[in-house]
Amino acid sequence: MRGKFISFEGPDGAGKTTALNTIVADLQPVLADKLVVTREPGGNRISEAIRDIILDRQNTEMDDRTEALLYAAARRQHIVETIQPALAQEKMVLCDRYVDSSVAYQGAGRKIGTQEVYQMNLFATAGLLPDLTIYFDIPSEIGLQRIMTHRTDEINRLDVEQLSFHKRVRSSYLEIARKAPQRVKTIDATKSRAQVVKDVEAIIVAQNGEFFK
Ligand SMILES: Nc1ncnc2c1ncn2[C@@H]1O[C@H](COP(=O)(O)OP(=O)(O)OP(=O)(O)O)[C@@H](O)[C@H]1O
Ligand SMILES: Cc1cn([C@H]2C[C@H](O)[C@@H](COP(=O)(O)O)O2)c(=O)[nH]c1=O
Repeated sequence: MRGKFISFEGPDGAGKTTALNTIVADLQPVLADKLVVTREPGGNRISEAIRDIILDRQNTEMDDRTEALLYAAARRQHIVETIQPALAQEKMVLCDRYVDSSVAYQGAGRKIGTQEVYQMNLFATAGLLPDLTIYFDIPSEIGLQRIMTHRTDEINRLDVEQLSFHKRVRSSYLEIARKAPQRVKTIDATKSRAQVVKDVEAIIVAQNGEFFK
């Protein structure tokens, strides 16, 4: 048996990281070293270095396909160093963003094409998809408002894209969720922080009974 791979997805400011922090605090006492928490782009030295390049607001000259390739390169290293070893040890991996982010942001947001970006990522992932994806759905205006109001110190190169970019990202996520209802579970991320955590934990526990015996 392999472990469980769970990704958290959503537009900027949807509240994934906030919810994930509480969920980890809740699950850690139960799962202990069976729980692995990580993020994309990042999760290891090489991928974090790529993250710094991609998200640096000074890198305004970066080509859209270069950006897509860098995300995929960071992903490959993350899979090899973190995700695959954890799954082989039958752990539960909670990952803040994965390949759906590339399809939504580079495929739809940058208009490279969702199929092209997905196909390009097949090389990076060798077909590894999450067992479960929690999609945090939120209107783009609300997500961006949250970021601008609370997180001015961490605003990155993608956060500052136009509203139309973020709307394409959200539409693409909704399309992904519509096409893969078995894998992708949508939660209403406009609810309170406590309710969002409750909704996400209910899905994780319902689908992973073997971890909570
Ligand atoms: N349910 C919520 N209601 C209101 N504000 C929230 C909620 N969840 C998170 N926030 C606030 O919104 C901001 C963005 O949250 P967070 O960083 O968790 O989003 P995110 O989905 O991880 O965004 P990004 O992908 O851009 O990093 C934070 O300031 C956070 O405190
Ligand atoms: C994995 C991945 C991410 N992005 C974007 C989405 C966000 O704007 C940033 C990451 O920042 P976060 O605070 O960690 O959410 O990168 C992307 O465009 N494509 C991807 O594949």
